[in-house]
Amino acid sequence: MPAEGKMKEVTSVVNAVKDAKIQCPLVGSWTNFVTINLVANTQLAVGGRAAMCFLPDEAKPLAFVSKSTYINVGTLQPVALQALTEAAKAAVELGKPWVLDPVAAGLGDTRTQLLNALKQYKPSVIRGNASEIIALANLWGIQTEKKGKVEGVDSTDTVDAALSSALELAKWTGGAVAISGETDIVLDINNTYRISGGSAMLKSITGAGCSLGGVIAVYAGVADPLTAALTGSVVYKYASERAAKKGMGTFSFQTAFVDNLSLLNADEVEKYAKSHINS
Ligand SMILES: Nc1ncnc2c1ncn2[C@@H]1O[C@H](COP(=O)(O)OP(=O)(O)O)[C@@H](O)[C@H]1O
Ligand SMILES: Cc1ncsc1CCOP(=O)(O)O
Ligand SMILES: [Mg+2]
Repeated sequence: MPAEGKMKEVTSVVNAVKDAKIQCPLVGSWTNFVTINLVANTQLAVGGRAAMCFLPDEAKPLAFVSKSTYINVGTLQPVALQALTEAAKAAVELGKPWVLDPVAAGLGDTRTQLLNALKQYKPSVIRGNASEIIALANLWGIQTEKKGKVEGVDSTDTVDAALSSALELAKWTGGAVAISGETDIVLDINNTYRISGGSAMLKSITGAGCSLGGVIAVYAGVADPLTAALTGSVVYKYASERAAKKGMGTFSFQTAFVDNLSLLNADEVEKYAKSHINS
């Protein structure tokens, strides 16, 4: 896509980056206890406000005060089936966007039962690694070809192998789907974008994917689902690339990465988006 052909998308991304900092949307998050702190801190870094909950009775009131909801199924506790289902239901009933990260989709009966219960609520954005996107499409029965293998929380598939699954998921939800990897793919039923760049050091910290979902939920509080997913992808590539330095250790990288997310400069994001969003 020539530079002028993607100006609309670049402008939408830059506006979302600015609007999150101006509007500071509250995002209610239901996420795992491995990466919960990184999720909250990255949400704050890009301008959002974070609130993490666990209990079923908090689902409705949290959705009510939030601009969007983030649901991540990483570490499920006994109350998760009820709590996360009610959180998705509340978001939909209130007409607010919600983002799903189907971590380790396919692992165990509880996770499968929960993800199946969430299907009817059609997430505004689904964000997962390639194997999770494939596994979710299989689990939801919207893709007949059985393929893909999630190893714990890790992907064993290429982003391109998940493209058709992502498209089927987008047809079901009517929303956006983001497949993360060396090059991300962000799509809805009408548009497909590839976002290049970033740093492979994101693979060396836990929660890069989880926090990307949480940040997409911040942008979903100020922009449409496709723009939100695209903006999350671009700022993760941009901030991780700036953070990584030869020879640096993984925890210093995590700190530098969150710092760079908090210091996003709209002009620089614009320049980066122009050269890293491809169709
Ligand atoms: N090899 C890579 N090079 C650059 N960025 C990467 C690479 N692998 C993953 N990423 C980035 O890391 C973040 C998390 O993606 P991923 O590792 O696929 O998710 P998960 O942690 O859920 O498995 C995304 O922003 C993605 O673009
Ligand atoms: C290690 C781990 N185990 C259960 S959830 C989780 C975090 C996964 O985070 P991410 O998918 O962002 O790497
Ligand atoms: Mg993940």
